[in-house]
Amino acid sequence: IKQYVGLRRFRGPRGAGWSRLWMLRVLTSGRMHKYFGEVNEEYGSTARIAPSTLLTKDVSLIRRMSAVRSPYTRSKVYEALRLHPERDNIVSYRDEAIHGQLRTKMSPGYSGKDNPNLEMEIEEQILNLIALIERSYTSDSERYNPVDLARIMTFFTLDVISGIAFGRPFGFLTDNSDPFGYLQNLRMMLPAIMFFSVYPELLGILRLPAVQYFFPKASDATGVGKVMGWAKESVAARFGPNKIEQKDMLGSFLAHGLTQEELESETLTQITAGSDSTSTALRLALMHIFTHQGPCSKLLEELTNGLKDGKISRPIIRDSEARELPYLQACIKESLRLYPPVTGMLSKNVPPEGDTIDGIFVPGGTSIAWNSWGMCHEKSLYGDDPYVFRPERWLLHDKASPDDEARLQAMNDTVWMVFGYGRFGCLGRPVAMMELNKTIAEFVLRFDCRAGGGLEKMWDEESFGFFLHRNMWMRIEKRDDKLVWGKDKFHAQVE
Ligand code: HEM
Repeated sequence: IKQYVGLRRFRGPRGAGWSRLWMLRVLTSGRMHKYFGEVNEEYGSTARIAPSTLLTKDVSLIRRMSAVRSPYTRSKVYEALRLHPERDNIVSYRDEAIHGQLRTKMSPGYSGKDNPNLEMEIEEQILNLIALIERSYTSDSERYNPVDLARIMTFFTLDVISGIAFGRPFGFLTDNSDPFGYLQNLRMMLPAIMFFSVYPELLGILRLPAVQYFFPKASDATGVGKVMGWAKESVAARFGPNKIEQKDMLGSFLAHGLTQEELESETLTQITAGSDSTSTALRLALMHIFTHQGPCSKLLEELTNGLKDGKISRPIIRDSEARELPYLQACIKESLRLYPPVTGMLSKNVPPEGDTIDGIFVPGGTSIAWNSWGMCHEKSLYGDDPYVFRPERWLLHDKASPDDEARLQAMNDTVWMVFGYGRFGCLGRPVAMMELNKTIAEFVLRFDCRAGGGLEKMWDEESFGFFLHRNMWMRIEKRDDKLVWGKDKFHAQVE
């Protein structure tokens, strides 16, 4: 009753003020992003979704909670993100001091400052992706040979992230298979994480020896256990008398004082934090670009002009060059906005003294969850068509007024919040943006693609904090080599 009364002035779905069952149903439904969107649409930008949990799409509140000196703290739901059976990681620590120290130690490795080969490692995997498509998945007037974009983009991001995290990629792209059973494992793990986000007090059960027996282990032949084994081996190679010394991400973490155990846990976290999120962003960006003829032609024109003017390197565009292409950047932002890859909840706790939100006092300890879907489809910011893929909304027209400029600035500030904000913001953003910039540009330059599935739906989708997509069929034709290489192919290769 005390909990109910504390937040009674916030509106929300029926029953949500008395029990967590509404939240459980939504988080395990596979459609949490849609339900979250509807709740804040119907009950206001901050609404109640459980006895002591609010859900918000209010950008200023989200900023306030995650700001560097904010008194808000991570809620118990973060504990459900602990992947390693024995150790916490940067995503799951709730102690602000430990979390802050880890961030300081790990930032140089993530930013690429200590890792001069980061861009080259991503390029290597882009070339592997192109080779896989050319080898196995091109169609022409006589041959229909579609590819599940969701599957190969996950292979791609897993190879990129394992390459940069461990110094040795898993090799999913070269094998064109998932020998780890990773995708199937993820499908099982994500709903479980959602369950424990609703009932975090049950997490203690997972520490019981009888339950730990069923947990992934480094000796497993498949799934997350196999990734743990891969992490353990790769980290062990950096210690002992014959240790490998390398200037890469692991090398950077080691140089900044992470212990062997911390490295094992952090590299495992990197795989889950960095693969599905970026894969979602990539597959949806490509699907939206190729299924919208106007934007696709404009982007191709920008890229081919760039090639003609010598502003795009071969065989793969540089990240710095891609960042200078306004239409490419507009397509990426529009796609991140339309489908923010992380769908919540990442709740933060109100400080003990309480806070006032929308003029209502909120007691200390209340959890406030993040509604990224609502935040990115806010009509008052993005206009009346927030569910339409329209990259033009990111470009100022010739007669733009100061108001238009201010709105564009607010849109820009908001869209980057899909990566979180402030002291909880994503450390992998530079890596993710490099993958997006380079891969989308090369894909559009090299391939002519269309949606390749049936007419009824373009893909199957579920969301449990991250998105799971399947059957995202795409028909791919190779473009003329001259277009891909700019000037003369031979000349460009020699250069
Ligand atoms: C488009 C791709 C990505 C998106 C949308 C994304 C989004 C996010 C979000 C929303 C958070 C949590 C914010 C919070 O707790 O409030 C986060 C944290 C994090 N992400 Fe990403 N991420 C992406 C790619 C990556 C990549 C590629 C990596 C690794 C190379 C990565 C590593 C991390 C890490 C380590 C954290 C934890 C930071 C901390 O706790 O201080 N992410 N990300």
